[in-house]
Amino acid sequence: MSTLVRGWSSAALRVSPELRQGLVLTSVLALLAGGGRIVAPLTVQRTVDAGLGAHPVGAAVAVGAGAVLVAGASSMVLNRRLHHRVEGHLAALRRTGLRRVHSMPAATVDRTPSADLVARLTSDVDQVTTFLQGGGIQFVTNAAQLVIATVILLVYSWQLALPVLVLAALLIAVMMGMQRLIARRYDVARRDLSRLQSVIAESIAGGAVIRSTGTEDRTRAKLDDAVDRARDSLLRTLPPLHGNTSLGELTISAMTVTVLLGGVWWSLGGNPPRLSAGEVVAMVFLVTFFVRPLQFLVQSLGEAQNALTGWRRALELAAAPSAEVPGGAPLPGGPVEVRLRDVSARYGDGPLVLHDVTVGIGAGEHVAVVGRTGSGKSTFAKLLTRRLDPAGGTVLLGGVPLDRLAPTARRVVIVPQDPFLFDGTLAENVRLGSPGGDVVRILSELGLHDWFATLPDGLDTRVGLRGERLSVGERQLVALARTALADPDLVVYDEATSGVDPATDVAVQRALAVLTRGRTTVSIAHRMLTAETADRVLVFDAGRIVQSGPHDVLVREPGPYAALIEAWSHR
Ligand SMILES: Nc1ncnc2c1ncn2[C@@H]1O[C@H](COP(=O)(O)OP(=O)(O)OP(=O)(O)O)[C@@H](O)[C@H]1O
Repeated sequence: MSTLVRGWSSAALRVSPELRQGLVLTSVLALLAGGGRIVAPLTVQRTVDAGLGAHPVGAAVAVGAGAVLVAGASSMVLNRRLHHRVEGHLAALRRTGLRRVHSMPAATVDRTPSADLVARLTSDVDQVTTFLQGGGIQFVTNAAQLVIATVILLVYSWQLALPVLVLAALLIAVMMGMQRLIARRYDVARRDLSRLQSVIAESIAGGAVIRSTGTEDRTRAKLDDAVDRARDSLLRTLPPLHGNTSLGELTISAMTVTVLLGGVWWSLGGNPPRLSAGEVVAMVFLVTFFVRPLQFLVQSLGEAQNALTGWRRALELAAAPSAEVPGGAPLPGGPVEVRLRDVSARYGDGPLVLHDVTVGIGAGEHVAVVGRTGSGKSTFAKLLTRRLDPAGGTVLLGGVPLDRLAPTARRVVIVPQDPFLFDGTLAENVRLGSPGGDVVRILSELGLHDWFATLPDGLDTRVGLRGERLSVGERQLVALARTALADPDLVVYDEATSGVDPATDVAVQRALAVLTRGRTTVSIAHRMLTAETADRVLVFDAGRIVQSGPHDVLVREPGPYAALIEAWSHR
């Protein structure tokens, strides 16, 4: 448990090193806020023991009143300070987490549902704020108050304080055991809630497909199942929570009764009385001051646990390993040479989907990768762009093994089948990775200037959310222009399988021919023209490269490539 907490705190300090600053002032404020309140019972004791007369207790009442004022002011300053610190930390946590999402290995991002990443940066962090605003921030004052009350109780009468402390120790021991159970159940609950978010997001994003395929019932069943699971796992956190609350209340009542009855009995048992009437009354008050923080702890255990789970999930994301290789070698300049030696690949624990792939792609070469569906083309592309780590063998870019390579952003670029566009204008999307880039020049070079000029607002045409106002082919044109402007040294181009009309296809082919000039290109080809224009064709079948050579040669050999060309020509 303590190693776990130490791990969390060091992760938190890495995110927000400023949390370390001003700890002494925070502790002093907490002691003043907690201790100031405790002066009140001492004043009561003086007043009762002085026979409730006004004159002798004037000074004690004045000290008591002053202490209460100091406690109030310290508590106000402390709460403000803690709120600022914690909210600053949560903001840093969100920023670091988001940066980590962008720097973590692409393979990890691909494996994690995006709703889970979103939840860790939004609702999970919100849980901490909700807890703090619900009174959680007073935890520090309460803890100080608990310590001071314990000391004063012991000074008044350790014999009376002892049963109170034993009861408190028992309560804490039971609560810690229960807390572990609650933590496990909250963990499951948050995972189920995160899964529910994924299912909801998927069913909203895929709404059109669901309607057109008539799978509303199946989707609804999946959604119902996710809702039921989330509800059930949240309900499972309640019994131990309620158990803890009842146990806490019971122990607290037992403490008060023990001090009241025990105090009377103990003080009257001696001659002269062991405790004055004022001291017994003060001890009953002190028990209240001792008990209140415990009560708060018990009552807010659920929210505290929820907040802790949320905080931990956000911290996990902020501390997730980055793709950056410490001291990694930079990719040598110029077009990139690609080499794979005995490479195999699999997804998770599944079977191997690529076997013993050994191939070299020369610097500046344009290679088309072809094969039937499921033959391993995309997996090959994922290995080159680090969206998947090889299960065996070595992948080298520019002679450097991938696991020793520094980040290759901007040097190695993938043009996906359906590129992602941000809501904005065409020009903004083309200029995305190259803010000062000359969009008009690059479009002219790619032969796309006329095509862009035919659009209603030319380069200022807005593309809509995710580029929904453009067709798939048009989105690929924008992505090709974006890539050409970024001027990478290795391009992995995943050709769109459908949704491209003949005119756009011509524009795409023309732009691709320019883009491939002077840089290494790997095109996953679904059209004969793309394979024909490449320097070499790699034919994949069942996860192996079964043919390699120029189109003109392969097309004349009997084999899978000739069969593929035959199938394409009949489409
Ligand atoms: N994310 C994944 N998880 C598990 N298996 C996968 C995953 N992606 C692909 N596969 C499996 O790996 C094998 C190769 O798939 P891959 O996508 O590389 O083929 P492909 O040739 O690109 O097919 P297509 O032309 O249909 O895109 C297939 O058996 C496929 O089912």
